[in-house]
Amino acid sequence: MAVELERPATLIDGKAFAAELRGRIARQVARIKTDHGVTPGLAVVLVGEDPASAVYVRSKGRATVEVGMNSYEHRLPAQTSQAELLALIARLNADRAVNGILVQLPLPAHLDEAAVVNAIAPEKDVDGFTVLNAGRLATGQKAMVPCTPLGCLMLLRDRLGSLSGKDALVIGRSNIVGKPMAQLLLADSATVTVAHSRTRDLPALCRRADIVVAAVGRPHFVQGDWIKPGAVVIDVGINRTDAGLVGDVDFAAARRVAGAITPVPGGVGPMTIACLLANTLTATARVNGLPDPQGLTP
Ligand SMILES: NC(=O)C1=CN([C@@H]2O[C@H](COP(=O)(O)OP(=O)(O)OC[C@H]3O[C@@H](n4cnc5c(N)ncnc54)[C@H](OP(=O)(O)O)[C@@H]3O)[C@@H](O)[C@H]2O)C=CC1
Ligand SMILES: Nc1nc(=O)c2c([nH]1)NC[C@@H]1CN(c3ccc(C(=O)N[C@@H](CCC(=O)O)C(=O)O)cc3)C=[N+]21
Repeated sequence: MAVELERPATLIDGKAFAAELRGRIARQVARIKTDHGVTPGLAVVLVGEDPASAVYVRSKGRATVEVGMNSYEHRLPAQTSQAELLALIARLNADRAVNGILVQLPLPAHLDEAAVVNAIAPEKDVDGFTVLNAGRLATGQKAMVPCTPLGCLMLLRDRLGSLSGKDALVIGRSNIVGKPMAQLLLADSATVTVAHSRTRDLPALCRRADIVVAAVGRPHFVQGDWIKPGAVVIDVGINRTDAGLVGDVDFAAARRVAGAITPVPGGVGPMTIACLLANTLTATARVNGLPDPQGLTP
C-alpha cells in the first residue's frame, strides 16, 4: 500500500500581515501630520451593550490610537431612537476632525440598519456599507471597500499573485462579507460562485474551488473532504464555542488538504481592523486633496 505523505497547508498569518500593514499606516499617518498638519480621526458608534461588540470596539479604538490617529468612541444606550442616532451621524458627518465613521453592527432590532448606514457621508463610510460605495464597487468605480473582504483579498493576492481564471467559491451572501467578497474576486477576474443556505450540493461546488472563502457563521461547517487539494482557504467565521473561538472551517481536517489556510483567531480578524485604518487614512487623504496613500489598499 502506498504511503500518503501529508503535507499540511501553509498557515496564512493574518496577524503578522496586519501588523505589518498597520506599521505602514503609522508611517503615513506620521507623514501626513508633519507635512500637512492633519491627524486622521475615526469615530466608532456602538448602540447597546452586546459584549462581543464592545470587545471589537475596544480593539478598534486601541489600534486607531496605536497608528497615531484620533479615536472617537460613542456609546449609546440600547433604547436609543432612530432620530437620536441619525442626529449623531449628522454631527459626525459635519465634524471636520472625523474622517471615518463606523456604526457597529448589528444594531438593536428597533433601529433601521439600512437607513442608519446610508445616513453616513459616503466619503466617511470607511466600512464601505453605503449604497453608493456598494454600487461603486459593483460597477468597477473607485469605492470605499468593506474591510473584511478587502483583508481577505490582500491575503489571497499575497498567496497567489494573480487571481485571474481561478475558480473561487464564496460561502455566504451577506452585504458585509459575502457579496462584496464576490465583487472583489470578480474584479480580479476569478470565476466566482456564491453559495448560501439554498445552495444544492455545496460539497461538490467546494471540491472544484481553487479559492474558498467561508463566511457562514457556523462552527466547523466546511469539511476537510470538501477541500480541493492545494486550494487556498480563507476562514472569515468568528464563532464562540465551549472550545473557544473557532472559524467556519474544520481547520484540523482542512489543513491536511489545503495548500494554504487562515487560522481563527489570527487570520482574517486582524486584517479587518488594519483595513479599517487603511480606509480611514485613504478617506483623510481624499478630503484633504492629497494623493491616495500608496501600498495600503490594492
Ligand atoms: N473576521 C471578521 O473580521 C469578521 C467575521 N465575521 C464572521 O463571519 C461570519 C459570517 O458573517 P456575516 O456574513 O455577517 O453573516 P450572515 O449571518 O449575515 O450571513 C451568513 C451567510 O451564510 C449563509 N448560510 C447559512 N447557512 C448556510 C448553509 N447551511 N449553507 C450555505 N450557506 C449558509 C447564509 O445564507 P442565506 O443568505 O441564504 O441565509 C448567509 O448568506 C460570522 O461568523 C461572523 O461572525 C463577520 C464580519 C467580520
Ligand atoms: N460596522 C461594522 N463593521 C465591522 O467590520 C464589523 C461590525 N460592524 N460588526 C461585527 C463584525 C465582526 N468584526 C470583527 C473584527 C475583528 C475581529 C478580530 O480581530 N478577531 C480576532 C480575535 C478577536 C477575539 O479574540 O475575539 C481574530 O480573529 O484573531 C473579529 C471580527 C468586525 N465587524
